[in-house]
Amino acid sequence: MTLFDFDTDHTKNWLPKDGMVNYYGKILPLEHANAYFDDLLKTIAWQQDEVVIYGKRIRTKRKVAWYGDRAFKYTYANTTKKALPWPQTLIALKALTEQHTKATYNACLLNLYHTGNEGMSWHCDAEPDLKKEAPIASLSFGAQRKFSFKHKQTKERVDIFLEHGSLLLMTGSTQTHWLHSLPPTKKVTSPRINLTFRTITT
Ligand SMILES: O=C(O)CCC(=O)C(=O)O
Ligand SMILES: [Fe+2]
Repeated sequence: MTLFDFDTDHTKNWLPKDGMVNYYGKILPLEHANAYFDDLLKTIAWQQDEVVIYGKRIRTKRKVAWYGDRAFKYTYANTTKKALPWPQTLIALKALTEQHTKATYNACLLNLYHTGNEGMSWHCDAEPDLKKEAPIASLSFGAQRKFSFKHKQTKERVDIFLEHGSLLLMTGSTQTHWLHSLPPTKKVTSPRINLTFRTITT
């Protein structure tokens, strides 16, 4: 329970089995969340994402950035990125996330979705560069969007709406057994920024 969202029980596991997803709700007051959104939009080194699908190099409309404790290389969707050093804003948001989740992180992937037309398709965050079963914490700013989980075998579905200034935590065997996605939606016309704090194996 936090000062800002009395209704959100972050100890609840949203998954029925094979992993754990906790939603902390809004962990920041509105004015702080607004200020972080503006700051991230301006100061992050946003770049169009490049993914290789069926051997074709494609530039996504969605923008990304990758930061870390060291110049970690991170490979996903057949492209490799090198982490930039933490700016002040991310140091603050990492500390806040670490306090709430009682875990530590050494890298962060940021995504900027300009409108509801942009999303992320089904995947799990289980690349070899990531420490196996380490927690992944997700901070969201801007437009509220639906975040979906799908069990790899049973295809069971769980949807969570990620609010402005909110925190979500994925732990245990979640990435082994569940996929997640950010479905595109015509209902949203404003931008959203998402930060996923992760642990790269060193
Ligand atoms: O934008 C989101 O909420 C999720 C992003 C995501 O799944 C990822 O970066 O791996
Ligand atoms: Fe992901």
